[in-house]
Amino acid sequence: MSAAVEISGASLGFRGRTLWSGLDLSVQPGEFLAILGPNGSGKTSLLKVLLGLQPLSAGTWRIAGDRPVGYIPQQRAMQEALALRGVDLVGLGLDGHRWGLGLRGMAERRRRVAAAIESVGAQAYAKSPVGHLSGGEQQRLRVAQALVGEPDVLLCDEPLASLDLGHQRAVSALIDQRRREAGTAVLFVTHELNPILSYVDRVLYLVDGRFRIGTPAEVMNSTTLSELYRSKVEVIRIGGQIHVAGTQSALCEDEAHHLDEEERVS
Ligand SMILES: Nc1ncnc2c1ncn2[C@@H]1O[C@H](COP(=O)(O)OP(=O)(O)OP(=O)(O)O)[C@@H](O)[C@H]1O
Repeated sequence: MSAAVEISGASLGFRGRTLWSGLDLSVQPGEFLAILGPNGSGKTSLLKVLLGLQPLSAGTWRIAGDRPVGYIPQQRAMQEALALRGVDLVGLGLDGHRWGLGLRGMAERRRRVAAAIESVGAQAYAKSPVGHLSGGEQQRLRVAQALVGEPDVLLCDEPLASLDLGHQRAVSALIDQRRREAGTAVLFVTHELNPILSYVDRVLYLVDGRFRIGTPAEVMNSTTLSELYRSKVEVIRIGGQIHVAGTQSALCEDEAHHLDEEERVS
C-alpha cells in the first residue's frame, strides 16, 4: 500500500532557528496520527507545509492522489458581520470538485452539503450567518467543510478547541469513522491527547527541534518524554487517560499544570 503522506529528510527553520530537522514520516491511508508538542514547536508549520503554504528548508514531501486535502484550521472567531451562511461555508469545501454543470450537478452538490451538515449535527443553524454563531457552532461547520469533499488526507489543527465535551466526542468519532470507512489519513494537531487517545495509531511528538514517532505507548512514557524535554517528565496513566507532569515547558495536559503547582507549593 502506498503512503497517503510521505515526508523525507525534512527540515524547517525560520531566521536561524530550526523547528525540526531530519523528519522522515509516512502516514498510511486510514492511519490516525496525533501531532503533539509545546507551543511554538512547529506543529501548525508542519500542516502548512502539507498544504503547500510553507516551503521546507530541506527535504521533500508528497501527498498521494489528486483529491484536495481536507483542512480544519486552528480556530479563530469569524467576524460578526460575516454574512456567509453555514451552508455556503460548507459548500466552499466542494470548490475544485467537478460533477458537471446543470441541475444534476447542483442537486448532487446540495445533497453532499446537507449530508455533511447533518453529520456534525449543525442542521438547526446551517442557514444562519456564520458571524452570528458561537465558536463551537462555527467549529462544527468547519469540520463539515473539511469532510464534504471526501478527502484522502485530513489535516486538523486543534479541531476540538472550543467544543464542549459532548461535541468533542462527536467530532472525534466522526473523524475516526471517516478514516475507517473511507481510508482517509488523519494528521491531528492537539494539546490534548486524551479525547482522541482511543483512535490514535501513532504520535509525532515535537520538542525544541527534537521529535519522536511511535505508538502512544512508545512515545507517551516517562523515559521517552524526559529524553525529549531533556528534563524529568512523569507520565501517569489513570483510567485509560494519560497525564503528563513535569517542567512548565513540558506541559501538554492541564492536569499536569496542577500537579506541577502542587509540587512547587509542597
Ligand atoms: N512564516 C514564518 N516566519 C517566521 N517564523 C515563523 C513563521 N511561521 C511560524 N513561525 C514561527 O515558528 C514557530 C512555530 O510555529 P507553529 O505555529 O508551527 O507552532 P505550533 O507548534 O503550532 O504552536 P502552538 O501550539 O502555539 O499553536 C513559532 O515560533 C512561530 O513564530
